[in-house]
Amino acid sequence: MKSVLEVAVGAVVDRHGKILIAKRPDDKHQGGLWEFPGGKIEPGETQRQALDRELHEELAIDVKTATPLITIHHDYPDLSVRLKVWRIDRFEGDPHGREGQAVEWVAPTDLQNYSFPAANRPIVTALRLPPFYAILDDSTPSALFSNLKTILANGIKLIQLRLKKVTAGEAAEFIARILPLCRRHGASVLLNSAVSGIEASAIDGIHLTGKDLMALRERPDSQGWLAASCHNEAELRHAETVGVDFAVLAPVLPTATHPGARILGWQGFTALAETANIPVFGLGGLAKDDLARVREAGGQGVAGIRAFIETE
Ligand SMILES: Nc1nc2c([nH]c(=O)n2[C@H]2C[C@H](O)[C@@H](COP(=O)(O)OP(=O)(O)OP(=O)(O)O)O2)c(=O)[nH]1
Ligand SMILES: [Mg+2]
Repeated sequence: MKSVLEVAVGAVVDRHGKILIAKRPDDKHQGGLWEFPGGKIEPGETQRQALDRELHEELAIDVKTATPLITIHHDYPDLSVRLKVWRIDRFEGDPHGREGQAVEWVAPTDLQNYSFPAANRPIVTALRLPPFYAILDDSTPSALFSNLKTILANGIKLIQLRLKKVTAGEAAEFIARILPLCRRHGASVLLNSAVSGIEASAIDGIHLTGKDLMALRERPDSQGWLAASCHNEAELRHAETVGVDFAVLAPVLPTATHPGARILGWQGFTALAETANIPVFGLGGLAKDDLARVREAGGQGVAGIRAFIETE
């Protein structure tokens, strides 16, 4: 078996939400491309010790708070790497390229304009995604609009419209009504793939049901987010293969709406989320304050149907 290079990587975020990237020297592996600073874990070091040392060496900063963002396994033709990526929101010192490398502060939405090593695509996705993903369900159609308003009032920036009960006409009408409101709140809207007849350009992305995901052979070339519902390893691997941006993995815990469903539990969620090479939201029986636990388990954040419409 080929050995895997273990790497600690830091996405350093300033108080404006900009992220520091650095240019890799031309003569190094993946040279000339932009990177998030970091480097190889040395024998006897923990991930976190390696992160602190590398960012001190490369940027002259002391890391104060680091939160797990995502772990990426990538096979380059000449080398396999495992990048453990941390988000760093608190640090001391004035970061600069201590080894002479160029550095830039970039807004998350502008990261796509820079050339990174192939392994970095999901890291950029994870940095663009918010920590919460609300699923607006139409099981009670009369509550749709008030639930949406509660979700927006709770500060949620990513919303899936899971409209399975209302007619296509009602769905289209609802979407036309709420989109300007969502835009004003800076929230992106994804449409569940079970809803048909909506112009894709009107929304910010598609959320595939597990069944639609498995029927997909390649990523459709429509713009915007492509997300998918996954329940097991096979679905997650397929999501990665077809180029899905992020997944929702469920059910983590038992829920009132699906009594008796086979749950993953924290252990099952952790095992799958840690090996996923795309950001994974946990869904099922979770609340906003489960975020830290989801991140520790290797997840991106919390998805929920009821979690964001309950008044706090
Ligand atoms: N630091 C970093 N490495 C990355 C990124 N993406 C990516 O594929 N890599 C790969 C390139 C390298 O093969 C490996 C990291 O090695 P490195 O060159 O940063 O290691 P280092 O700082 O210890 O370098 P060195 O002084 O020992 O040469 O991971 C990224 O965003 N940041
Ligand atoms: Mg390095």
